[in-house]
Amino acid sequence: MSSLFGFFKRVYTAFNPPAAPVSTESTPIRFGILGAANIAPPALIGPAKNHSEATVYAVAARDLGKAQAFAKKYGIEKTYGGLNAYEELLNDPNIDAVYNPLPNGLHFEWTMKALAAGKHVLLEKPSADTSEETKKMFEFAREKGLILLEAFHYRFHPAVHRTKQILESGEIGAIKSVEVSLAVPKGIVKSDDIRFNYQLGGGSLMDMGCYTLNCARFLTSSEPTSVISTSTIPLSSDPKVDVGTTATLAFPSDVTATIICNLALAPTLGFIPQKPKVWAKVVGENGELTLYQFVLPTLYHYIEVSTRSGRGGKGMNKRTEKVYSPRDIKDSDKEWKGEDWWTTYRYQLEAFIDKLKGRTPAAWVSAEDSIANLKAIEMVYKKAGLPLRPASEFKLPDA
Ligand SMILES: NC(=O)C1=CN([C@@H]2O[C@H](COP(=O)(O)OP(=O)(O)OC[C@H]3O[C@@H](n4cnc5c(N)ncnc54)[C@H](OP(=O)(O)O)[C@@H]3O)[C@@H](O)[C@H]2O)C=CC1
Ligand SMILES: O=C1OC[C@@H](O)[C@H](O)[C@H]1O
Repeated sequence: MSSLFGFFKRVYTAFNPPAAPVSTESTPIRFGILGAANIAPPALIGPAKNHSEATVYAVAARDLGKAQAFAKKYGIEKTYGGLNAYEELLNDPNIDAVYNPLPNGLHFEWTMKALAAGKHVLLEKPSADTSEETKKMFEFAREKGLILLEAFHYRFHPAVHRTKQILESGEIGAIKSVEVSLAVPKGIVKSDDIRFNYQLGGGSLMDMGCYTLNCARFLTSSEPTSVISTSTIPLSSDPKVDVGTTATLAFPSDVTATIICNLALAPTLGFIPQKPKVWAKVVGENGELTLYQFVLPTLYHYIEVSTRSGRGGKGMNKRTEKVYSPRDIKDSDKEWKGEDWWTTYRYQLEAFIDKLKGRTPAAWVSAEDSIANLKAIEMVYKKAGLPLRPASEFKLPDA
């Protein structure tokens, strides 16, 4: 009963975080949002309300009415609307950092423009349509002395860190294989969604697959050397778009990783909706680990560890851990801030602000990591015989 109450309290508070008083000691970072995107409220607006050094100051949308309605709903002071709205937001001197939740195919252009305007950027995943664009963005950010972060929010949650800590402890032995799945039933992603639009950088590998590859690379601490096999489900109206992709990749030391992503799992027997499939499983020489629900661990997750025991290793020891706050991590060498109701996005914002303020964040996703993830996506698309998502035609005026 108490754990059921704990669940409801945690989930309720995650979606309704207490407002933090604005800091009087450290000037808050003022964000501007490019596009009234669906992901902006959970990924930035809610978390910022709970961060004393973050304020969402402005939103720009292609339609002024949409920008105004969004601003009113979320208590945002400044709106920009119309054809030049995004440019106008970038030229606003009151803005320190830009959140870019535009469709993938527009990430490169608007991140480059934001950096050119001297803004730090919190950039939605995947960074861009290609690894080359990703490299250019991070090089430009470095040149300008600005912070650019690909929003792989799950990487900031303590459950993910505990998972990595267990793997690094050697408890399950050397990693032999990994399976990472992120798949949702048909009907959740609507047919006109940006995820099904090739020109905008759509496809399941870009959308959910980018997490699965990121997670496989993170857990193995290595990069894929080749793609062994792929199988894709094409979108009937545009076969360049993968509704689902499964791929097995080779990693150094004979490690393999299978990734499964799907934007529309077909109903069983044609009418029974499938459950979402969200997990990371690791098989080691001495046991196995499953991190169930690695993308939104605040709602619910568990880490199940099974290790061989007894004579000849025939028995199995099994235990389960739940790590909702950094305090649940035993022997942590870091000082982490966080509460059990902090979402992955709240942890991510903490890290982003820490970085902007010159503090050391508890976790980070490096430029090299983001570039390597796009390279892995490209390797899978190439092996599957699908074209890479179209590179942007945008060039900085003096580039
Ligand atoms: N971190 C996470 O958990 C998640 C990340 N994402 C990522 O965030 C990004 C946005 O996803 P999501 O919020 O679901 O998408 P939405 O479709 O809700 O938002 C995309 C925004 O892009 C703007 N836009 C500009 N040009 C176009 C165009 N040609 N066609 C369509 N939209 C356009 C629209 O802004 P305007 O208001 O100006 O019309 C729209 O609000 C993607 O990169 C996605 O991968 C998505 C969901 C979860
Ligand atoms: O980033 C994301 O996270 C969760 C998924 O359901 C969604 O499609 C994706 O864009």
